[in-house]
Amino acid sequence: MVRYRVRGGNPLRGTAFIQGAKNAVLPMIGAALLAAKGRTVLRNVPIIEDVRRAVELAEAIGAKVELHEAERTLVIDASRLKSPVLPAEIARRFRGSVLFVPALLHRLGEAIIEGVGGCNLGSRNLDFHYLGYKRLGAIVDEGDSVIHVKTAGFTGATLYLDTPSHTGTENLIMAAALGRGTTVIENAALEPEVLDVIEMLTRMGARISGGGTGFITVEGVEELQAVEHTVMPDRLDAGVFAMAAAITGGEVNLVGADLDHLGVVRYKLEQMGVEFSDHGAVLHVRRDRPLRPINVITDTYPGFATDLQSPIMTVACLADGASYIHERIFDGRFALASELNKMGADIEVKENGAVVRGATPLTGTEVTAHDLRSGIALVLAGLAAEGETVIESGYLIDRGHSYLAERMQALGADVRREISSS
Ligand SMILES: CC(=O)N[C@H]1[C@@H](OP(=O)(O)OP(=O)(O)OC[C@H]2O[C@@H](n3ccc(=O)[nH]c3=O)[C@H](O)[C@@H]2O)O[C@H](CO)[C@@H](O)[C@@H]1O
Ligand SMILES: C=C(OP(=O)(O)O)C(=O)O
Repeated sequence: MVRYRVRGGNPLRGTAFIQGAKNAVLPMIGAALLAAKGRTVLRNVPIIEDVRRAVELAEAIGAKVELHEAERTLVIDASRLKSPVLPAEIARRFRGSVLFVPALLHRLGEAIIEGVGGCNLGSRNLDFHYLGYKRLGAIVDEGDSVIHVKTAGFTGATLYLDTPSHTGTENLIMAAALGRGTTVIENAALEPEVLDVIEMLTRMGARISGGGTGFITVEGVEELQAVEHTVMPDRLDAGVFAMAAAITGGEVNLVGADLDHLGVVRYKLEQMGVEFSDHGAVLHVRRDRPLRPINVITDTYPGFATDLQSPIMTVACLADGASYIHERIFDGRFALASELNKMGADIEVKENGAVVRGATPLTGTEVTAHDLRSGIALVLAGLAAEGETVIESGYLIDRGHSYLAERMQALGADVRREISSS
C-alpha cells in the first residue's frame, strides 16, 4: 500500500521539471507495436505506474521492451508479437491498455480484450471504438467479460464519433493507418496529445491530414517504420504544479510546461488571481493576492480539461466566495467533494454540478483518493491544510505523476511517499 503524507503551510518556491505526457506516451507505446521491424525509441517518458503496466502488457503480447528509468527512455522491439490476448490482470489496471488493440488487429488479425481499466469516473464506454472497427471491416464479438475483435485487414470508410473521444480518435487513426484506402474520421478529438501521436505516426510513414480540425483523413499505407520520438510535456502535470503554487501563495518555474496547452485552464486560474509569464520553455507561475471564486465548465480541448477539474475544486475551497463547477465529460467525477468536506471544505454536489463555498480553512486528516486526479487534488489540499493529511491509495497518484514527492520537496513542500504492508 502506497500512501502520501503532506504537511501544509509552506508557500512553494523554486523550479519543477514537468514530466512527459501520460496521455501521449500510452498511445505511442500502442503505435510502436504497429512497426513489424526495428526498434522504437521514446524519449521524455514519464516514470509512472501506467507506463510500467504498459511495458508489462507489451511484454505479455510478445514485444521486447526496455524501460531506462534514469534516461526516461523506452526502447520497444515489436518484431515478434505472438499473443492476441490482453490479460485481465494487467489490462484492468490502466485505461491505456485499450490502445494496444489496433496493433494486435494489424499484426495478428485478432485482439482478445479481457478487461480495460482506468480511473473510476462513472461510465467509460468504448462503443465508438468498436463501431469504428466494424465500419472498417472487423467482426466484434462483445461477450459479458471478454471482447473478441477479428479482422482480415481493414478497408477505409467514413467514421464518426458522437463526442470527440480522445483514445477513440487515436485508436481509429491507428486502425486506418495500415488499412486499404482512405478513412475519414469526423468529430475527432483535438487534444494536443492526439496531435503528438499523429506526429509520431507520420514520422513512422503514416499519411494523416486534418489533425486539430475535427476532421481527420487517413490514407492507408503498407507498413510503418520504427522511429525515435520525444513525448510532449504533460499539460495536466503542469496544471497541477501551477495550482500547487496558486493554493500556497507561492512562485514557481515550470521547466518544459507549455502555456498554450493549458487551454481555458490558464484563463480560469488568471481569473482566480494567478499570474503566468512565459519565458521560452520555462513557465513562471505566482499568486500573491487573495484567490477569487470561479465558474468552471469542463469540455474537450481547448475547453477546461476534465482531468484538472478535481485539482481546481481544491483551489476553489480557498477562494473567497462561491465557485460553480459543471462536469460535462464524466458522470461520476465528484467523489473528491466528500473527502474535501472531511477536511473542512463546504462543497455541495447536485448531479453534474458542484458549488464550492469558500474560503474555508482546511485541516489535515486521513482521506481517500478515488481516482488519479482526486488523489493529486488531495495532495494540493494537504499543501494548504493545517496539520497532516494522509492520502491513500497513493498508487492512483503514481499512475499519472512521476517522482511527485521529490518534485514537491524541491519546491519546499513537506510531501512524503510511504510504502507499508497494510
Ligand atoms: C489514457 C487517456 O488518454 N485518458 C484520457 C482520455 O480518456 P478516454 O479516451 O477514455 O476518454 P474519452 O474521450 O473516450 O471519453 C469521454 C467521454 O466520452 C464517452 N465515450 C467515449 C468513448 C466511447 O466509445 N463512447 C463514449 O460514450 C465516455 O463515456 C466519456 O463520458 O480522455 C479523457 C477525457 O479527456 C481523460 O480524462 C483521460 O485522462
Ligand atoms: C482519467 C484519467 O486517466 P485514465 O483515462 O488513464 O483513467 C486521468 O488521467 O485523469
